[in-house]
Amino acid sequence: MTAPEPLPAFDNSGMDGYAVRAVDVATATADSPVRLSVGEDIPAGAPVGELAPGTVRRIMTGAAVPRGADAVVEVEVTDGGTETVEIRAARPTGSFVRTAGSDVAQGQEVLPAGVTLGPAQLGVLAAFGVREVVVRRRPRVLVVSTGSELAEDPAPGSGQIRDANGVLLAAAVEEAGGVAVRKLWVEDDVPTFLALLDGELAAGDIDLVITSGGVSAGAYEVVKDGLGPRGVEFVKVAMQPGMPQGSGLVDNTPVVCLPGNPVSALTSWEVFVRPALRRAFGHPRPQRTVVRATLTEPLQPLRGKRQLRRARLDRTTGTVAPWGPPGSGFLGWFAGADALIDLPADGAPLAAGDAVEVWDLTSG
Ligand SMILES: Nc1nc2c(c(=O)[nH]1)N[C@H]1C(S)=C(S)[C@@H](COP(=O)(O)OP(=O)(O)OC[C@H]3O[C@@H](n4cnc5c(N)ncnc54)[C@H](O)[C@@H]3O)O[C@H]1N2
Ligand code: MOO
Repeated sequence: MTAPEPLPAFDNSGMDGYAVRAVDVATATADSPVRLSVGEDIPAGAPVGELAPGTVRRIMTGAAVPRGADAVVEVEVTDGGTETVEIRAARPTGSFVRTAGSDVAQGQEVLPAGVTLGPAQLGVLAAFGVREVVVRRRPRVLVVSTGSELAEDPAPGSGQIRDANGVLLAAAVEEAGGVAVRKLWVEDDVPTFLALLDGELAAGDIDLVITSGGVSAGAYEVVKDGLGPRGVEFVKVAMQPGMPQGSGLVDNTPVVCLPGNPVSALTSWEVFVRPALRRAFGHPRPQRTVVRATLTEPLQPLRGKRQLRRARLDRTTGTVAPWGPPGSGFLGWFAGADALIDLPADGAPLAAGDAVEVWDLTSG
């Protein structure tokens, strides 16, 4: 978007005070003030007027500077008079005048293509009166939690748990810039799962499906058993957490099947889904910011597997502390972490003070 007009559109006052000719107050000091007669007030919103020679006019912040004035003297260095005013300081030409186009010149690029429309960007569009812009639609994501152990909050029965992944993945989608259209739960029953999925896809408003659970090696792997025959590929990735994964197309809609352990689901989201989703809708920064930081304690990289360890990053000291055990069941620990240490497979043992790559999970 290029500026259709200058911003500000007219010269206006940056202070409550008096519109003056700088030359008229050039000798003013506290000991030797200048007294001038005061013309009509200029409140904000008044049309551009004139400044009669040898006079000043009271002017409010944002009000149009009258023709003939070339500076504003703030009220604090005057006696605040309304008939005549004593001006106790000189103000050079241009003082407290926000000139037309001093923020954005007409024709200047304000918002480059691809920018995310946050509060400041939407505000600048409003300031220019631009009411319509071409945007990419936020991707619409269906989140499906699977597992017969999942129970309705608040009272899971014996052997049951609450659905953490549904909330976690829906929140992750929204944080990444997508829309979590619906969040569903389905038991470990293949016909039920497929009927639900096909019904949802028939609605035609889904850009991506994310499932969690049912992808590993158990006797009841609802996602793998249901979608494997439909052409979704299930693999083991040399990564911890997040080893079992699935992805493919179902009825031409991309489907990503994440492992059920909540830490595995969220880590897999970070590594595989979030960057791809953001790249797909043209986000200028699909990846998390990756920084080098020094370890506060020793770490042993895994044999044959890349590992992503939850961690806390100290941005002032540039240090990073592993946060909680490496296992994929420790969601409580993840909730206290703000970074992931990315440890390549088969690395040498790391000592405190060694540098590692860290994904900053607070980066936008
Ligand atoms: N014999 C093997 N067992 C497992 C393997 C393997 O290779 N061989 N892989 C392990 C790894 S690694 C992972 S990760 C998990 C992945 O299992 P699934 O994706 O099939 O997930 P589930 O079995 O359904 O659940 C795993 C775990 O997560 C809990 N869960 C599931 N969904 C939710 C939810 N929505 N909210 C909260 N918690 C959830 C579930 O209760 C299980 O505790 O498999 C290992 N096993
Ligand atoms: O891959 Mo699993 O995620 O380690 O627990």
